[in-house]
Amino acid sequence: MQAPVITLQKVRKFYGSFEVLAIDQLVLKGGIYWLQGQNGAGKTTCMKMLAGLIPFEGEIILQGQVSSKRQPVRYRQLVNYAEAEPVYPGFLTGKDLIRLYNTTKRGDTTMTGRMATLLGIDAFVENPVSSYSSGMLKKLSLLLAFIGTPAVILLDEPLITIDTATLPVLYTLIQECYDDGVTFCITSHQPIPPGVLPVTATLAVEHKNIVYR
Ligand SMILES: Nc1ncnc2c1ncn2[C@@H]1O[C@H](COP(=O)(O)OP(=O)(O)OP(=O)(O)O)[C@@H](O)[C@H]1O
Repeated sequence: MQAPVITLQKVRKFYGSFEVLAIDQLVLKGGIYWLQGQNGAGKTTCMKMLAGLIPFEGEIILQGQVSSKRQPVRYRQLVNYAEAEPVYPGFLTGKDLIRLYNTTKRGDTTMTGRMATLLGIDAFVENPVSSYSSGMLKKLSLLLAFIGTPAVILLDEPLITIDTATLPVLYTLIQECYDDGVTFCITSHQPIPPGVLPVTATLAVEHKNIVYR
């Protein structure tokens, strides 16, 4: 039987006294998961917890053994995350950020160069990100999420703001990484694009829980 890639155990997330998520157990084997839910349901909160960026009660385990609480550094090395609305220090160029991620995530510069060309980032990679449009910033953040050898890539609303010509490129990058064994969690208000990705399951964030659909 395939080992679980992501396991949530007794996870609860509060903002102050407001409980956003209460997930007794969620076990995800390798795959591509489409995470849906109403505005304010808790999708981004869930992504940030999975990325190891915000505190929460309970435990998240990767590959059956790497604990978000007990091995936080190893855990974060295994997860890449692209925010829905990425923000970077404005004085840095795209090239600076790609170099930084390649160093910290042990990325392959040939591969990132190829992705930059495919995504059309080459044209503005030397410019400071303060000059980027929202779509340019989104493309850069998506590229950064593919750097290194993560076990899990979290993409929060990857389909918004990028132009339609870039969507097939994104789907190809996801497919290639999935073929290499990477698990994806993708939040989107859009329906699953028909026929382009082998989506394993749709997950719904509802009533503070995450359930298979
Ligand atoms: N930093 C925060 N402090 C307090 N409350 C927060 C914070 N971030 C999110 N929330 C609240 O947590 C709930 C879940 O927010 P979250 O952003 O995770 O929802 P979402 O499902 O991603 O929504 P959307 O589809 O609108 O992006 C909302 O009620 C929101 O107001």
